[in-house]
Amino acid sequence: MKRLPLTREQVQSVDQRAIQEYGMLGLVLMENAGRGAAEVIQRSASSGCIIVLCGKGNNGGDGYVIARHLDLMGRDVRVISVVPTDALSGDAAANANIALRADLDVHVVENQAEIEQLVGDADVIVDCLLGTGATGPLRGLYADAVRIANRTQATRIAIDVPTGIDVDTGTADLHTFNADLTITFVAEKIGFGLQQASQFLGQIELVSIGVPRKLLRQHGV
Ligand SMILES: NC(=O)C1=CN([C@@H]2O[C@H](COP(=O)(O)OP(=O)(O)OC[C@H]3O[C@@H](n4cnc5c(N)ncnc54)[C@H](OP(=O)(O)O)[C@@H]3O)[C@@H](O)[C@H]2O)[C@@H](O)CC1
Ligand SMILES: [K+]
Repeated sequence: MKRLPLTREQVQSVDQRAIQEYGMLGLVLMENAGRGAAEVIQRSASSGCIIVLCGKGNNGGDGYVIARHLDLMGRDVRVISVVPTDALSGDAAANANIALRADLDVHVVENQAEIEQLVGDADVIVDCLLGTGATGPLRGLYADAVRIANRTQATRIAIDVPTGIDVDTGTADLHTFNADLTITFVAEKIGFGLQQASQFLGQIELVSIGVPRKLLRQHGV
């Protein structure tokens, strides 16, 4: 069944209603999202060194879950955070802390030279920089990380939305993550079908975060 695409407001409403009306925990939704994405990554890019680029919000939080599951699958995984991990909050902070306590290979970068060095000759780059909470042009190290990732020969995988794409209008930032594969949660975003977005998405894979079918139906999904 083809699911209808959602706006930013609709997708945020699905998450919020799952938490507030159905009593699902945000951490569980993030675990479902990250684990589902890790399984798709393992299937689509089954060998080589994986870099996970993480930002400040819940998209970054997904990145720490993805890294933990890929590590459990025996993959060589390195996380690069473009913000200090103590700037994270809520579920994203919880998953960053799990990764740190578990001695996953997490690096906080302060400049573009550090990103270049750590990305090195990665085989796979996973974009967990920004998701549905992104607004305006990419700032600071977010833009640098995207620019550096796009210059590599690695397979590029975007989580939920390629960083730089506006999920509602489909417009692409000057620096937009150029994905070979976009793993998106709940449903495609309305901007995916519009304007410049399509050239940055690559193949699209949908991953369920476990919210009940009744709630999805209420949003036309
Ligand atoms: N329970 C749920 O909801 C679930 C959500 N899930 C996941 O969460 C994602 C949405 O998470 P989110 O809302 O935290 O937004 P997200 O894009 O990660 O970060 C926004 C932050 O980044 C910053 N920032 C914004 N624009 C910027 C720019 N141009 N350039 C630089 N920085 C910028 C800004 O911080 P500021 O710098 O303003 O302090 C802002 O606070 C969603 O896509 C999905 O992947 C799944 O886990 C399933 C459960
Ligand atoms: K992303």
